[in-house]
Amino acid sequence: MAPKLCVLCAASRACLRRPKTSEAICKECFYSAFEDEIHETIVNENLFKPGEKIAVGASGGKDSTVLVHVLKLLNERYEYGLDLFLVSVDEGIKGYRDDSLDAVKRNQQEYELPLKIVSYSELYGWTMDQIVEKIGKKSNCTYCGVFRRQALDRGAEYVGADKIATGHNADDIAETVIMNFLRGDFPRLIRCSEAITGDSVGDSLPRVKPFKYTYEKEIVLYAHYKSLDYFATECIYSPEAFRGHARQFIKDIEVARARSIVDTIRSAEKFRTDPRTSSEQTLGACVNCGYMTSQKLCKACLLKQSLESDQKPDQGASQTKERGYHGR
Ligand SMILES: Nc1ncnc2c1ncn2[C@@H]1O[C@H](COP(=O)(O)OP(=O)(O)OP(=O)(O)O)[C@@H](O)[C@H]1O
Repeated sequence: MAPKLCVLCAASRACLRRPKTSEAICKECFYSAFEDEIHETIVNENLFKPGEKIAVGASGGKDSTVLVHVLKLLNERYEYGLDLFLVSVDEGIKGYRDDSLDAVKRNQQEYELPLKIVSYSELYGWTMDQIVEKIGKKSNCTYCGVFRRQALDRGAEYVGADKIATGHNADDIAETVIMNFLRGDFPRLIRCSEAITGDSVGDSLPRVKPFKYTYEKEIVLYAHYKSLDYFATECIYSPEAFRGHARQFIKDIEVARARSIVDTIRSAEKFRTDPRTSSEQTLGACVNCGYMTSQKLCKACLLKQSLESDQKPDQGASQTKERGYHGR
C-alpha cells in the first residue's frame, strides 16, 4: 500500500496527526504551520515594535523553552528587530526549580542570549520551600503566583526590558477563561484572553503571550521533534485544586472537539466589546516597596507580612484577592 501523503504539501509522507486540526501531515509542514501561526499572532495582535527589549520568562519548562527557540528564530527570519533577554525566577524549590534552571542555563549557552536570574530569597527573604514548611501546601500557589509576577517584573526591569513575553499557551488561557467564568469575574475574564496585558496603567511592564492560540500538545510535539532541551517535571507542590478541575475539563473537551480550546478563547474575546464588563482601577505605589498597587501595600508585601507575623496564612492570602496562580 502506498504511504499516506501529507495533506498540505502532497509530497512527503504524513508522519503525524496535527492535534489542532487532526490533519495528517509531514514534519516539515508541521514546523511551518506551527511557526507561521505564532508569527501571525505576533503580527495580528501587534505584540512587538522594532527595537524593543524583550525579557522572555524562561522557566526551563516546555512552553518557555519552545518560546525562546521560536522567538529567536522568527526574530531572525522576519527581522522583528527585537533585543531578546532571558529572565528566570528561582522560587527556591529543591528538586524542581534548581533542575529546570540548569536547562535554562544550557539553552542560554546554545542560543547565546543574556540571562538574568532573580530569586524569592533575595527579593522576599523566603524560598518556596521555607514558605511551604511554614504554611503547608494549602494556598502555597497563591504566594508563589503573587511573588513570581512581581519577581518577573523586577528581573525584566533590571535588564531594561520594554516588555515581558511568557509561554502561556491556548490551553492555559482557556483554563483561566473557564475559571473566571465559573466565578463570574468578568474583568478578569476579559483580561485573561488578551494577548497583551498590563500596559495601560501603573509601572508594571506589558506582558505578551505569543502562544495565545498555540495548543499545548503541539508545543510538546514541536519540542520533541526538534529535540529541544527542557525540564519535564511538574512542580512538586500540588497545583491549586480549582485550576485542576478547569484543566481536566479543557483536556476532556479537547478530546471530543479539538477546536473548543480556541473557541473558548474567542468567546472570552467577544466580552471585550461589552462596555458593562470594563473595570477601571486607580493604581499607586506600595508604601513599603514601591511596586504598583491599588491598596496601601502591594500583594507581595501583604503576603510577606502574613508570613512574618503569627497571622494564619489563609488570612493573608485572601486579603490579596489573588485568584490564579503562575502569574496568569
Ligand atoms: N520560574 C520562572 N521563571 C521565569 N518565567 C517563568 C517562571 N515560571 C513561569 N514562567 C513564565 O510563565 C509561563 C507560564 O508558566 P506556568 O508555570 O504556568 O506554565 P508551564 O506550562 O509550566 O510553563 P513552562 O512549561 O514554560 O514552565 C512560562 O511559560 C514562563 O514564560
